[in-house]
Amino acid sequence: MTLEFDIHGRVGDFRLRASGVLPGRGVTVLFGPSGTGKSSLLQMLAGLLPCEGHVRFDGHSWQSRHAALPVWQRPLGMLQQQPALFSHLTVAGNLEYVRKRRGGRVDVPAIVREVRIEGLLHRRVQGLSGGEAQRVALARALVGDPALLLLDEPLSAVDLPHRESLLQRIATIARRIPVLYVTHSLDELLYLADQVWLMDNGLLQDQGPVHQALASLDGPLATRSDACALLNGVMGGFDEEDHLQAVKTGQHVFWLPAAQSRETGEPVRLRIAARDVSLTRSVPEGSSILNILPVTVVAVTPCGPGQHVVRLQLDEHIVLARISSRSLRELAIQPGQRLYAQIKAVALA
Ligand SMILES: Nc1ncnc2c1ncn2[C@@H]1O[C@H](COP(=O)(O)OP(=O)(O)OP(=O)(O)O)[C@@H](O)[C@H]1O
Repeated sequence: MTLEFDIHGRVGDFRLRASGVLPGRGVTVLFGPSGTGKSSLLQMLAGLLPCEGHVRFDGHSWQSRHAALPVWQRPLGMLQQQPALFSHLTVAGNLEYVRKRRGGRVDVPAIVREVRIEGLLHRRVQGLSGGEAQRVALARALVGDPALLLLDEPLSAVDLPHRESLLQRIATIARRIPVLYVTHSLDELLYLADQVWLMDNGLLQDQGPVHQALASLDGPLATRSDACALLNGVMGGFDEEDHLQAVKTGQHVFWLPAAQSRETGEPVRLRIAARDVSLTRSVPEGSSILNILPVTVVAVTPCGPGQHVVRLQLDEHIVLARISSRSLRELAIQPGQRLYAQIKAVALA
């Protein structure tokens, strides 16, 4: 169920041009600076803003040179930055309205549980907080039984305690429904993204797997001060005495501080911030860092005054190190060189 498009259009004086193929599964994060056209692209794909070109979903034309399918006939669920709920109805009334309109095929109680809004069902929409309204809007989108979800900063008003559980929920939903997800937050991208689409100045530019987007020295993500690499791994054993959790990635084991044990074999994303990686020529003695691994330098690029980012190969994985230009000079770092990386890592769900 892929979405394929090649469109261009205007919003006031702003021009937008984008083409791409949204994978049929998982989360594609649309990322880019404010005002670059991310919301406009979502609205054009949904049919809420006029544009030219073609949009096809699952082999059906949503838009061509000759015709455009009305929004309500497109099998999609959309969350806009300001959730548009019916203010004269309760939360339950909002869900029921969409269920009836879409033929009533979905299991509404299961969706209510999935998005955890059981306690809100009898509340009036006007009294909801911004974060509650966004959760209700997500539930309402799911009640429409969508084949595609377009989510425009769905967590912008959600507080920290609810954020992680909602991210988990969206990741679960994305296993059955493809999600195009707009955010400014690198944390959300790291947690959710399978693919990343980078938008700048009205143009949809690079599109690729998240690991590649994060580690590309030509792209905007690897040179940020909070640049990270992601490694896929599985949970290993838990050391109860020191509260350390092993995570296996390929042939390496990382040790991470952990308050409690996680189930062995559970898949996990390991997040390694470039600023938490330091480099040495030989295995350091007496280091407090638990993870010291052999790496090979792939490439180096400047990333701000007195700073460089080094792209490193760790077996089949890529890791980034952000180091001072002085260290770069003193270690005489160059492509092909073998070094040791001291790494602090953080596990994500
Ligand atoms: N109704 C409108 N009339 C005129 N210009 C508009 C209108 N809506 C949006 N724009 C302009 O279009 C450009 C793209 O806006 P859009 O909201 O799509 O960007 P965005 O990347 O989603 O931004 P943000 O991340 O801040 O939400 C901006 O320059 C914006 O000012």
